[in-house]
Amino acid sequence: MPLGADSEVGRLRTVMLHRPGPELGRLTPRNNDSLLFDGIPWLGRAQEEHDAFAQALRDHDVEVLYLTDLLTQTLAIEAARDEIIASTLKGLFVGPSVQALIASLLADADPARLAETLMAGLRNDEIHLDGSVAHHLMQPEDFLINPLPNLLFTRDSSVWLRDRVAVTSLAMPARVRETQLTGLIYQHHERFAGTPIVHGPHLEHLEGGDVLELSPGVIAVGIGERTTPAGLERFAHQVLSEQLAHTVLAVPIAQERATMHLDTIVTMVDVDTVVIYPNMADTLRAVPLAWGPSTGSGDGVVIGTETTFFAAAAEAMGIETLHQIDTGLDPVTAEREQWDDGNNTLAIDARLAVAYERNEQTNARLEEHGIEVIAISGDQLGSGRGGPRCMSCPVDRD
Ligand SMILES: NC(=[NH2+])NCCC[C@H](N)C(=O)O
Repeated sequence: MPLGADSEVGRLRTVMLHRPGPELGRLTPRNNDSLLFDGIPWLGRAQEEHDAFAQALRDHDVEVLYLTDLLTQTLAIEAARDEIIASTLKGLFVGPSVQALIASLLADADPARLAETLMAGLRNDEIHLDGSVAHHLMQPEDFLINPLPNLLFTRDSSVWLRDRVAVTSLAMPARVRETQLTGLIYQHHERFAGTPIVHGPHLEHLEGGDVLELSPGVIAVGIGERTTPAGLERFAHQVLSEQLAHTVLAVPIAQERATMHLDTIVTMVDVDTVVIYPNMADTLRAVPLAWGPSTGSGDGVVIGTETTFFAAAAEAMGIETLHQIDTGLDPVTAEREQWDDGNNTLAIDARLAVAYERNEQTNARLEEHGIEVIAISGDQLGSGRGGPRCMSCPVDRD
């Protein structure tokens, strides 16, 4: 059976997660902002919370694939090793002596060790190199290879679209290397053999957190801090021309940290229902894009009439109304719970969603509307500003 997904709420069969590891231990009060964390997570507790998240999924018959396992297995393949070592070295600006040492460290590492170094990075005090100017003058804690603490958010670095996978192009410098790893896995790991890859890290910015598969054939894409208009254009052209979707909805969102991705504002909990941040629900707009005769020669992306997000979504999905459940009851609770990823739910099936337990008001409203909530603890995980949806890449859904 081929893998793939074309909705947010089809029964989830297989998901890729990343259990947080030593890369989280690299965060300090001086680097956490640039590494996109709002605090310094307690690694052991974050792992416990993550294990409970994974177990909740397994308890519902979801197969959990770990990125670390997939990467380690991939790195046993000679061609994959050579490729990732070359691309990693290309992105390093550490001077020739350190560069040469790192090249040999990576070449000598076994797959598990290499995977760890690629994910957790390498600090200057972890190498020994006599006579190297750069090594001598750099601070002990300076990174020679940057750590990737945001690997935790597997949603952003790849997106399955039917039986294909889009390897994305991440906007923030701290995350750029993540797609070298996901791209490598999809290209070489036997589990994904033959899966066509769309988009790519070398193209305009597009992040998975901005991509919502509202229903088979309808994809909403947030444009804001991460996904750019150019990234959306490239993506829309690809998915529409290849008939992976009949409508792409371009949804502008504020370019702020609180709303970095569309899935921080809205996620789906049923085939016709979303949980959404009420402070923005009324103002959210959408521009429908479809494939058809274009102004140039032949067919191309045709820009439809901008309208509200809800009207555009219902029309494209062929339903009367896209129902709305609000985050919180009053604007302040809504703002607090939106910040803590109350909107960022992961549907295992229609009306069955994983959510952070701390968002009590939102979860109560979900339950009132007949959505079964699997509440997980995310006190440490949440310090990276991401919830269950961000922390999961559905690989296979019915
Ligand atoms: N799909 C998401 N909302 N992902 C959240 C990613 C959070 C991560 N710290 C970042 O800033 O990139």
